[in-house]
Amino acid sequence: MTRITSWHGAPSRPLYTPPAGAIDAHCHVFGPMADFPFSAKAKYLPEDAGPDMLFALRDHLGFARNVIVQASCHGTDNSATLNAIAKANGKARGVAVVDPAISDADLAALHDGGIRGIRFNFLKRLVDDAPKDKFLDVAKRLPAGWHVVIYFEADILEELRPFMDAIPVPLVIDHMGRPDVTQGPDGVDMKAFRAFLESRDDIWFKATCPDRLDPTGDPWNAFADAVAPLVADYQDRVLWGTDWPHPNMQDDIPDDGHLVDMIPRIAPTAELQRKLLIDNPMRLYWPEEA
Ligand SMILES: O=C(O)c1cc(C(=O)O)oc(=O)c1
Repeated sequence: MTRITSWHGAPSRPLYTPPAGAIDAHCHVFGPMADFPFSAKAKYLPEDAGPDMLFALRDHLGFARNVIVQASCHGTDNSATLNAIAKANGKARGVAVVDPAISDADLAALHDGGIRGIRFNFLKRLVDDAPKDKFLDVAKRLPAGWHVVIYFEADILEELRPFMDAIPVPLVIDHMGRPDVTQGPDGVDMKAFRAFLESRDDIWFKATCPDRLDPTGDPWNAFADAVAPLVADYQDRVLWGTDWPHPNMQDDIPDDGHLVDMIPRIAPTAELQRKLLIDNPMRLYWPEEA
């Protein structure tokens, strides 16, 4: 496999200035490979995108903290994510991917390393298998205050419902479960996702990835139209993130400055922006300060 570069080499400085204390609540690190080799089961092999690069981007874009989500290319070895958190001087926390047979002691060690949730990935192009029964077992014995992050595509939302309904901790849905945003705010996918959000008041979501979800391209007008009403209606359970270093993006690599400029389009008021970028992610990841 050739190593790929999936991020912009010189992202613009955003026109929008995030409020002080803003959190990029969905990003990843890759390696560095010499210290943290990729999983033998990885479906893509990226160039190194380590903590120094992530923190430089954070500062460039005007953010204060990061939530680092274990990327599938690192499998269930969370050392690269833990290393980045350790280097952030308290300004990063994370979401791990674990072998469901993980011991309680190892879960506690992840907590000490700054992990506050685990991720279940159902994308066939990213993982070989996603055993719901085992996922449910581990979801039932997470450290106090943790949540489960789930990544799935819109066409399996209904199929996953019994499994997700049984998870006894808050759920955070990556990239809104990948709706077809070109259907608009009242399209089939958004309606199904809204019905799911209505089923429980502890389901959160990330209003992320216009670059992945909007085939009309930058400035991603279809994404803005479809997502702004969702943010307005569920403003206390929505998160935002860059998704840097944009795993797998090769053809239409997004300019991270432009991604930040999506924020005021989906969260037009200062109050909404504060909830999206500070209050909500603080409640999930730094509850002791929130
Ligand atoms: O759509 C993707 O390819 C993707 C991959 C990963 C990962 O490899 O972990 O994470 C994401 O948030 C999105």
